[in-house]
Amino acid sequence: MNKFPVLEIFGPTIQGEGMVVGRKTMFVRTAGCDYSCSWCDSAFTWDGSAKEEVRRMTADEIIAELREVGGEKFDHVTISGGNPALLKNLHELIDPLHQQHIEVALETQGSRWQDWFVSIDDLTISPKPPSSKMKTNWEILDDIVQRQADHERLPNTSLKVVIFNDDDLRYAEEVHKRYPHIPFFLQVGNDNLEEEQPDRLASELLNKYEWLIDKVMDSASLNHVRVLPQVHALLWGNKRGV
Ligand SMILES: C[S@@+](CC[C@H](N)C(=O)[O-])C[C@H]1O[C@@H](n2cnc3c(N)ncnc32)[C@H](O)[C@@H]1O
Ligand SMILES: Nc1nc2[nH]cc(C(=O)O)c2c(=O)[nH]1
Ligand code: SF4
Ligand SMILES: [Mg+2]
Repeated sequence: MNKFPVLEIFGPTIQGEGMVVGRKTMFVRTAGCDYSCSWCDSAFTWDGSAKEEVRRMTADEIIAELREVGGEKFDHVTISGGNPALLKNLHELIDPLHQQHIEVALETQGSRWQDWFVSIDDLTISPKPPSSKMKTNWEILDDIVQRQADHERLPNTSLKVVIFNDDDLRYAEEVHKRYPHIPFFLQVGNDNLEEEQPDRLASELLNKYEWLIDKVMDSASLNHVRVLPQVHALLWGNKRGV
Protein backbone atom coordinates (compact mmCIF):
# COMPACT_ATOMS: atom_id res chain seq x y z
CA MET A 1 0.00 0.00 0.00
CA ASN A 2 1.28 3.46 -0.91
CA LYS A 3 1.54 6.19 1.70
CA PHE A 4 0.18 9.68 1.13
CA PRO A 5 1.38 12.87 2.86
CA VAL A 6 -1.59 14.10 4.89
CA LEU A 7 -1.82 17.39 6.78
CA GLU A 8 -5.47 17.54 7.82
CA ILE A 9 -8.52 15.30 8.07
CA PHE A 10 -11.58 17.23 9.24
CA GLY A 11 -15.34 17.56 9.04
CA PRO A 12 -18.11 17.11 8.46
CA THR A 13 -18.41 20.72 7.36
CA ILE A 14 -19.87 22.44 4.32
CA GLN A 15 -17.98 22.71 1.06
CA GLY A 16 -17.47 26.46 1.12
CA GLU A 17 -16.54 26.93 -2.53
CA GLY A 18 -17.48 26.28 -6.11
CA MET A 19 -19.51 23.64 -7.92
CA VAL A 20 -20.94 21.86 -4.86
CA VAL A 21 -20.96 24.80 -2.45
CA GLY A 22 -22.99 23.98 0.65
CA ARG A 23 -22.53 20.21 0.29
CA LYS A 24 -21.89 18.39 3.56
CA THR A 25 -18.43 16.90 3.25
CA MET A 26 -15.30 15.69 5.00
CA PHE A 27 -11.90 17.10 3.98
CA VAL A 28 -8.57 15.38 3.43
CA ARG A 29 -5.75 17.89 2.89
CA THR A 30 -2.54 16.56 1.37
CA ALA A 31 0.89 18.19 1.72
CA GLY A 32 3.02 19.51 -1.12
CA CYS A 33 2.40 21.83 -4.06
CA ASP A 34 4.13 22.48 -7.38
CA TYR A 35 2.94 26.13 -7.19
CA SER A 36 3.58 28.86 -4.64
CA CYS A 37 0.73 31.33 -5.14
CA SER A 38 1.42 34.73 -3.57
CA TRP A 39 -1.95 34.65 -1.78
CA CYS A 40 -2.27 30.94 -0.99
CA ASP A 41 -4.59 30.47 2.00
CA SER A 42 -3.09 27.02 2.63
CA ALA A 43 0.61 27.89 2.31
CA PHE A 44 1.36 25.66 5.31
CA THR A 45 0.91 22.71 2.93
CA TRP A 46 4.06 23.66 1.00
CA ASP A 47 6.10 26.37 2.77
CA GLY A 48 7.63 24.08 5.40
CA SER A 49 5.85 25.75 8.34
CA ALA A 50 3.82 22.61 9.11
CA LYS A 51 6.29 19.95 8.02
CA GLU A 52 6.26 18.35 11.50
CA GLU A 53 2.48 17.80 11.16
CA VAL A 54 2.69 15.84 7.89
CA ARG A 55 1.73 12.18 8.37
CA ARG A 56 2.43 9.49 5.81
CA MET A 57 -0.78 7.44 5.69
CA THR A 58 -2.12 4.55 3.64
CA ALA A 59 -5.60 4.84 2.12
CA ASP A 60 -6.90 2.42 4.78
CA GLU A 61 -5.52 4.64 7.53
CA ILE A 62 -7.05 7.76 5.97
CA ILE A 63 -10.46 6.08 5.68
CA ALA A 64 -10.23 4.80 9.27
CA GLU A 65 -9.54 8.33 10.46
CA LEU A 66 -12.37 9.76 8.34
CA ARG A 67 -14.68 7.30 10.15
CA GLU A 68 -13.16 8.14 13.55
CA VAL A 69 -13.69 11.85 13.02
CA GLY A 70 -16.90 11.84 10.97
CA GLY A 71 -18.59 8.61 12.08
CA GLU A 72 -21.55 7.83 9.85
CA LYS A 73 -22.31 11.52 9.43
CA PHE A 74 -20.99 11.94 5.90
CA ASP A 75 -21.27 10.53 2.38
CA HIS A 76 -18.90 12.93 0.60
CA VAL A 77 -15.16 13.52 0.90
CA THR A 78 -13.25 16.46 -0.59
CA ILE A 79 -9.56 16.00 -1.27
CA SER A 80 -7.58 19.23 -1.36
CA GLY A 81 -4.05 20.41 -0.63
CA GLY A 82 -1.52 21.51 -1.61
CA ASN A 83 -1.92 19.84 -4.96
CA PRO A 84 -3.37 16.34 -4.56
CA ALA A 85 -2.79 15.82 -8.29
CA LEU A 86 0.89 15.29 -7.47
CA LEU A 87 -0.12 11.89 -6.02
CA LYS A 88 0.02 9.15 -8.62
CA ASN A 89 -1.80 6.43 -6.69
CA LEU A 90 -4.74 8.32 -5.23
CA HIS A 91 -7.14 5.79 -6.80
CA GLU A 92 -6.19 3.64 -3.80
CA LEU A 93 -8.18 6.12 -1.69
CA ILE A 94 -10.91 7.04 -4.21
CA ASP A 95 -12.00 3.49 -5.15
CA PRO A 96 -12.67 2.18 -1.61
CA LEU A 97 -14.54 5.40 -0.76
CA HIS A 98 -16.80 4.76 -3.76
CA GLN A 99 -17.27 1.17 -2.59
CA GLN A 100 -18.59 2.63 0.67
CA HIS A 101 -21.02 4.81 -1.35
CA ILE A 102 -19.07 7.96 -0.56
CA GLU A 103 -18.74 10.61 -3.27
CA VAL A 104 -15.33 12.13 -3.86
CA ALA A 105 -14.48 15.71 -4.82
CA LEU A 106 -11.03 17.07 -5.61
CA GLU A 107 -9.46 20.53 -5.79
CA THR A 108 -6.48 21.10 -8.06
CA GLN A 109 -4.98 23.92 -10.10
CA GLY A 110 -4.75 22.10 -13.45
CA SER A 111 -0.97 21.79 -13.63
CA ARG A 112 -0.88 17.96 -13.69
CA TRP A 113 -3.04 15.17 -15.12
CA GLN A 114 -3.70 11.91 -13.29
CA ASP A 115 -5.66 8.97 -14.76
CA TRP A 116 -7.82 8.79 -11.61
CA PHE A 117 -9.30 12.26 -12.42
CA VAL A 118 -11.99 10.42 -14.41
CA SER A 119 -13.31 8.75 -11.27
CA ILE A 120 -13.71 12.01 -9.29
CA ASP A 121 -17.38 12.98 -8.82
CA ASP A 122 -16.76 16.74 -8.47
CA LEU A 123 -13.47 17.85 -10.03
CA THR A 124 -12.64 21.52 -9.50
CA ILE A 125 -9.83 22.90 -11.63
CA SER A 126 -8.63 26.28 -10.45
CA PRO A 127 -6.12 27.84 -12.87
CA LYS A 128 -4.25 30.72 -11.35
CA PRO A 129 -4.66 34.38 -12.41
CA PRO A 130 -1.80 36.92 -12.70
CA SER A 131 -2.09 38.13 -9.08
CA SER A 132 -0.89 34.68 -7.93
CA LYS A 133 2.42 35.21 -9.80
CA MET A 134 2.03 31.70 -11.26
CA LYS A 135 2.02 31.02 -15.00
CA THR A 136 -0.65 28.85 -16.58
CA ASN A 137 0.59 26.01 -18.78
CA TRP A 138 -2.20 26.13 -21.36
CA GLU A 139 -1.02 22.96 -23.09
CA ILE A 140 -1.47 20.95 -19.90
CA LEU A 141 -4.80 22.59 -19.10
CA ASP A 142 -6.07 21.89 -22.65
CA ASP A 143 -4.95 18.30 -22.26
CA ILE A 144 -6.76 17.85 -18.93
CA VAL A 145 -9.99 19.27 -20.35
CA GLN A 146 -9.68 17.13 -23.48
CA ARG A 147 -9.12 13.95 -21.46
CA GLN A 148 -12.11 14.69 -19.22
CA ALA A 149 -14.20 15.26 -22.37
CA ASP A 150 -12.92 12.03 -23.99
CA HIS A 151 -14.10 10.12 -20.90
CA GLU A 152 -17.44 11.97 -20.83
CA ARG A 153 -16.51 13.50 -17.48
CA LEU A 154 -17.30 17.15 -18.28
CA PRO A 155 -20.53 16.99 -16.20
CA ASN A 156 -18.25 16.20 -13.23
CA THR A 157 -15.81 19.03 -13.97
CA SER A 158 -15.75 22.75 -13.21
CA LEU A 159 -13.40 25.70 -13.49
CA LYS A 160 -12.95 28.15 -10.62
CA VAL A 161 -10.87 31.31 -10.91
CA VAL A 162 -10.03 33.40 -7.84
CA ILE A 163 -10.21 37.15 -8.51
CA PHE A 164 -8.24 39.92 -6.79
CA ASN A 165 -8.14 42.66 -9.45
CA ASP A 166 -8.97 43.71 -13.01
CA ASP A 167 -6.06 41.76 -14.51
CA ASP A 168 -7.44 38.62 -12.88
CA LEU A 169 -10.84 39.35 -14.39
CA ARG A 170 -9.35 39.59 -17.87
CA TYR A 171 -7.62 36.27 -17.22
CA ALA A 172 -10.96 34.75 -16.13
CA GLU A 173 -12.56 35.97 -19.36
CA GLU A 174 -9.76 34.29 -21.30
CA VAL A 175 -10.26 30.98 -19.45
CA HIS A 176 -14.04 31.03 -19.92
CA LYS A 177 -13.66 31.84 -23.62
CA ARG A 178 -11.22 28.95 -24.07
CA TYR A 179 -13.49 26.41 -22.32
CA PRO A 180 -17.03 27.80 -22.80
CA HIS A 181 -18.72 24.45 -22.11
CA ILE A 182 -17.26 23.95 -18.65
CA PRO A 183 -19.24 25.26 -15.66
CA PHE A 184 -17.41 28.42 -14.63
CA PHE A 185 -17.08 29.94 -11.16
CA LEU A 186 -15.56 33.25 -10.12
CA GLN A 187 -14.45 33.31 -6.49
CA VAL A 188 -13.71 36.24 -4.21
CA GLY A 189 -10.01 36.46 -3.31
CA ASN A 190 -9.09 36.72 0.36
CA ASP A 191 -6.06 39.00 0.69
CA ASN A 192 -6.25 39.37 4.48
CA LEU A 193 -4.90 36.01 5.62
CA GLU A 194 -3.64 37.56 8.88
CA GLU A 195 -7.05 38.66 10.18
CA GLU A 196 -8.01 36.66 13.27
CA GLN A 197 -11.50 38.06 13.82
CA PRO A 198 -14.06 36.34 11.56
CA ASP A 199 -16.56 39.21 11.70
CA ARG A 200 -13.97 41.73 10.47
CA LEU A 201 -12.84 39.44 7.67
CA ALA A 202 -16.46 38.78 6.70
CA SER A 203 -17.25 42.44 6.29
CA GLU A 204 -14.15 42.95 4.09
CA LEU A 205 -14.94 39.87 2.01
CA LEU A 206 -18.55 40.93 1.52
CA ASN A 207 -17.34 44.27 0.15
CA LYS A 208 -15.04 42.40 -2.24
CA TYR A 209 -17.92 40.09 -3.21
CA GLU A 210 -20.04 43.08 -4.14
CA TRP A 211 -17.14 44.55 -6.15
CA LEU A 212 -16.74 41.25 -8.01
CA ILE A 213 -20.47 40.94 -8.68
CA ASP A 214 -20.55 44.47 -10.13
CA LYS A 215 -17.59 43.69 -12.39
CA VAL A 216 -19.03 40.41 -13.65
CA MET A 217 -22.47 41.95 -14.26
CA ASP A 218 -20.71 44.53 -16.40
CA SER A 219 -18.80 42.01 -18.55
CA ALA A 220 -20.27 40.82 -21.85
CA SER A 221 -17.91 37.83 -21.91
CA LEU A 222 -18.87 36.49 -18.48
CA ASN A 223 -22.53 35.52 -18.86
CA HIS A 224 -22.93 31.79 -18.22
CA VAL A 225 -21.04 32.00 -14.91
CA ARG A 226 -21.52 31.86 -11.16
CA VAL A 227 -20.02 34.32 -8.67
CA LEU A 228 -19.35 33.07 -5.15
CA PRO A 229 -17.51 33.97 -1.95
CA GLN A 230 -15.71 31.38 0.18
CA VAL A 231 -18.64 30.65 2.50
CA HIS A 232 -16.39 29.06 5.14
CA ALA A 233 -14.26 32.23 5.24
CA LEU A 234 -17.39 34.35 5.80
CA LEU A 235 -18.46 32.10 8.67
CA TRP A 236 -15.22 31.08 10.33
CA GLY A 237 -12.55 33.44 8.99
CA ASN A 238 -9.02 32.20 8.46
CA LYS A 239 -9.34 29.31 10.90
CA ARG A 240 -7.80 26.01 9.83
CA GLY A 241 -9.73 22.76 9.75
CA VAL A 242 -13.23 24.11 9.05
C1 LIG B 1 -5.67 25.91 -1.22
S1 LIG B 1 -6.16 25.43 -2.82
C2 LIG B 1 -5.68 23.71 -2.89
C3 LIG B 1 -6.00 23.04 -4.21
C4 LIG B 1 -5.15 23.43 -5.40
N1 LIG B 1 -3.78 23.62 -5.08
C5 LIG B 1 -5.70 24.67 -6.05
O1 LIG B 1 -5.13 25.75 -5.88
O2 LIG B 1 -6.73 24.56 -6.73
C6 LIG B 1 -7.96 25.32 -2.75
C7 LIG B 1 -8.69 26.47 -3.37
O3 LIG B 1 -8.47 27.63 -2.60
C8 LIG B 1 -8.30 28.73 -3.47
N2 LIG B 1 -7.60 29.77 -2.76
C9 LIG B 1 -6.34 29.70 -2.27
N3 LIG B 1 -6.00 30.85 -1.66
C10 LIG B 1 -7.07 31.67 -1.74
C11 LIG B 1 -7.34 33.00 -1.31
N4 LIG B 1 -6.42 33.72 -0.64
N5 LIG B 1 -8.56 33.53 -1.57
C12 LIG B 1 -9.49 32.80 -2.25
N6 LIG B 1 -9.30 31.53 -2.68
C13 LIG B 1 -8.10 30.98 -2.44
C14 LIG B 1 -7.53 28.11 -4.62
O4 LIG B 1 -7.60 28.91 -5.79
C15 LIG B 1 -8.24 26.80 -4.79
O5 LIG B 1 -9.37 26.97 -5.62
N1 LIG C 1 -15.29 24.49 4.34
C1 LIG C 1 -14.26 24.49 3.48
N2 LIG C 1 -14.51 24.53 2.15
C2 LIG C 1 -13.44 24.48 1.30
N3 LIG C 1 -13.48 24.44 -0.04
C3 LIG C 1 -12.22 24.34 -0.51
C4 LIG C 1 -11.34 24.31 0.56
C5 LIG C 1 -9.89 24.12 0.39
O1 LIG C 1 -9.09 24.58 1.19
O2 LIG C 1 -9.53 23.48 -0.61
C6 LIG C 1 -12.12 24.41 1.73
C7 LIG C 1 -11.87 24.41 3.15
O3 LIG C 1 -10.75 24.38 3.66
N4 LIG C 1 -12.98 24.44 3.95
S1 SF4 D 1 -1.86 25.97 -6.27
FE1 SF4 D 1 -3.31 25.87 -4.54
S2 SF4 D 1 -2.18 25.03 -2.77
FE2 SF4 D 1 -0.69 25.51 -4.39
S3 SF4 D 1 0.06 27.52 -3.81
FE3 SF4 D 1 -1.63 27.88 -5.23
S4 SF4 D 1 -3.51 28.03 -4.00
FE4 SF4 D 1 -1.88 27.20 -2.71
MG1 LIG E 1 -9.15 26.66 1.61
